[in-house]
Amino acid sequence: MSTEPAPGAPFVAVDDACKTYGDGEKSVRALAHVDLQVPRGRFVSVIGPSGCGKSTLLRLVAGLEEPDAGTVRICGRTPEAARAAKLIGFVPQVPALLPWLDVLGNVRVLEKVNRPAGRRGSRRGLASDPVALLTRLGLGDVLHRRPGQLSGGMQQRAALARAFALEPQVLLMDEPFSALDEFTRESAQLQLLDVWQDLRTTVVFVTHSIAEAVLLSDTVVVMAAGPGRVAGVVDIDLDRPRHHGQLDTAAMHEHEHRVRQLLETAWNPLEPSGRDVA
Ligand SMILES: Nc1ncnc2c1ncn2[C@@H]1O[C@H](COP(=O)(O)OP(=O)(O)OP(=O)(O)O)[C@@H](O)[C@H]1O
Repeated sequence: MSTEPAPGAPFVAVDDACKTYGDGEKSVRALAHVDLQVPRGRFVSVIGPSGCGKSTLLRLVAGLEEPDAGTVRICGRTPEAARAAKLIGFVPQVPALLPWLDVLGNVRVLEKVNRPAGRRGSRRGLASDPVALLTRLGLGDVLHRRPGQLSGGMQQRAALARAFALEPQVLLMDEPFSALDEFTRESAQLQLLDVWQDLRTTVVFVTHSIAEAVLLSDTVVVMAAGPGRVAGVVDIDLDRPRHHGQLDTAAMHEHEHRVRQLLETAWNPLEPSGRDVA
């Protein structure tokens, strides 16, 4: 069966999704009428205050939870069907590498087990070459080290390599760089951009960092809490490929400013926030 959605259809389509945890007075409206559309090959970040439902949204897209109302489609399929067809990749906050395998083994072992039979042998360039992929992510010198011998930043980049090597149609990342120091984080972002520029995987990336969201993304979706909803969307029309030189430019700061303004509105419960506009 084809893994392609109808021509022009988004690879990720969340329509009017609602999710409430618990009942009665203690219930939490984690998501209220959230829409999110991610076209093929786009890099979309989701940012918002703690508790606004970013991870819940990612879990719905990953098929790890179901919405109470509304629909989620990945490449035109239910998340469950998309998961079964191995169309979805996930990079969590804490990298889950196999401790008894070296870095290269961690990329290769899951590639053997997890790649859907129909897509074996059909890989494109960088994704078909784990050594090249790991080298582009700055891990060329540590291919044979085990995870316990790596820094946190190296472990997270190995997890990224593994996720890209599986060539998912949609790659979900839940704050993958949040535990890294500023300098390590910046270089990991640039390496991620370098690999993404080649592979153009459709990405949904959750972050707390405005600068990170702007640097990486084509679109930044800003969420508000209480209930979790989309407060606004900012398109990032900075040139690609993105590079280090853009970090301190007026255009970059202008986009950051627009995201920050929306976030300030999202944090202020007295400000009205329109219905979801993703
Ligand atoms: N399994 C659960 N049971 C009950 N409440 C939950 C559950 N998961 C999330 N929540 C609540 O739903 C709301 C949204 O949580 P979620 O983790 O999606 O937010 P978030 O934006 O990712 O937060 P953070 O930035 O702090 O990670 C929060 O109020 C949270 O406490």
